[in-house]
This record gives sequence, C-alpha cells and structure tokens, in this order.
Amino acid sequence: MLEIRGVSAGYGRLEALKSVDLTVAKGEVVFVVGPNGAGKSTLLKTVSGLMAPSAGTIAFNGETIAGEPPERLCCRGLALVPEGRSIFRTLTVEENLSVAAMIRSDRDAAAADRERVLDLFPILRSRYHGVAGHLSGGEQQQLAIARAILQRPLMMMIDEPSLGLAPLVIDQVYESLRQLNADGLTLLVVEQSTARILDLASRIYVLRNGHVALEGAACDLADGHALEEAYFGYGAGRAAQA
Ligand SMILES: Nc1ncnc2c1ncn2[C@@H]1O[C@H](COP(=O)(O)OP(=O)(O)OP(=O)(O)O)[C@@H](O)[C@H]1O
Repeated sequence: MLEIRGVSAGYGRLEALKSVDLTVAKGEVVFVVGPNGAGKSTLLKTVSGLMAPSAGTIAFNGETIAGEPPERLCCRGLALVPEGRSIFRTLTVEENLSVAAMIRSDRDAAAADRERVLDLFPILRSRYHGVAGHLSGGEQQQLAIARAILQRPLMMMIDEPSLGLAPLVIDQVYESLRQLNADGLTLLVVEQSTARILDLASRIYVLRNGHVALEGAACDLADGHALEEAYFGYGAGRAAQA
C-alpha cells in the first residue's frame, strides 16, 4: 500500500532522513520507533505531504505521491494524526467531528461512521457537547483518531499516540487501534518507546539518525536483543532489509 524508496528529507542543511526504504502492506500495523531526533516525525510529515523529499520516491496504492499536498493525499485515503493531536481546542467534540467529515459528500455513510467512532470511543459520546480543550490527554488522542477515521482513510499514520498518556489510557488507545486494524484499516504508527508495540505490530522499523537501523517482523524481534541494540545503537543490530 505504501512504498518508500531512498527517501531523504531535511530542514535547510540538516538531513533528517537519509535514503530511507520502508513499505507497508495492506492490513499491516507497521511501527517506526527510535530515539529523540531520529527522524520519525519527519518521515510522517514527508509521506503526508507536509514536507517535500529531497530525494527518493513515495508511492501509495501504486501511484507516486511524493510532493503532493496533504489535502490531495487525504482524498486518496491517507490520514495523519500528527504529534500534539491537532484538534480544535475551542470547538466542541461534535464540532471537531463535523469539521473532519466536511470533505465527505456521502452524508449517510459519514453519519454512520460518526456513530461508529462514538461506539469505539464512548467517552467522546459522553463529552459530545463539551469543549475539546477540556478533554484529558487520552480523550484528546481519541478525538484526534476519531477525526482521522471520519476521513475514511485506507491507511492511517499516527505520530506518538502514547505521548504523555498514563499506562491505562495507552492500553485503551492501543485497543482502539487493534479494533480499527481488525476492521481493515492499515496503520503506520510512530512511537518513541518500544515498550508496548510488540503485541500490536506486524513489522517494526528502528530509525536512528535518519537511517533505518533495523527492520523485521514483530514475531522475530520479540525475543533477543536486536531491537534494543538497534534502538540504542550498540551492537551490530541486523542489517536493514531493503
Ligand atoms: N522544523 C524543524 N527545523 C529544523 N530542524 C528540525 C525541525 N524539525 C525537526 N528538526 C530536526 O530534524 C531531526 C529529526 O527530527 P524529528 O522531529 O523528525 O525526530 P523524531 O524522531 O520525531 O524525534 P522526537 O521523538 O523527539 O519527536 C532532529 O535533528 C530535529 O532537531
């Protein structure tokens, strides 16, 4: 579904991504993990059209998308939940969901999807008329994911869904991601910590200093130290599979 080949991107003279190869197949949950400054957010910004790559190719569903603006990618079925959640804090939950669904012309299906996200995140139903800025961090994360679902994506990219959340709330957010994936949504998730990803991940990429330091199936990385070694940059890790 997503094929990234030799992608580099950066800020002025700083090259934050250095010839990155990454793929996501339909139905997969692919995690990209790495320490601070590894280039994880830059990767999502580049795929979602917020930044243009300086080299390489990006294809989504077999079509080249590198350099396309975010609004066009959104219509192609690529949704981003950015770091910091990007909700309208002064609007109510209902208004946040309405704005997210504005790109939809299929009103009945959009209304059905709204019911579905309210079933998936019951707390949003109980806070439906409340101001989004008054929600807790976990509730805001759920609202941000709900907004992305209303765009009817084929693939959702999420930047650090567990950032700043209590362990119990992270469990809830991860459970909702598991349900969305079981319903057919393909996921590309960035996390700084590897702590909780193994149960949900199909495959994992470790990014360090803008390079892919390791790539492998979650079941192969669950035991042993390869993941830890690649993350912290000690030991050889396993060579990245192109
Ligand atoms: N707007 C920017 N202007 C200049 N440099 C930036 C900018 N955003 C990120 N960088 C730099 O690019 C590199 C990669 O940053 P990026 O945010 O992609 O890393 P990250 O892996 O997402 O880190 P974190 O987990 O801390 O969010 C870092 O060296 C960072 O300082």
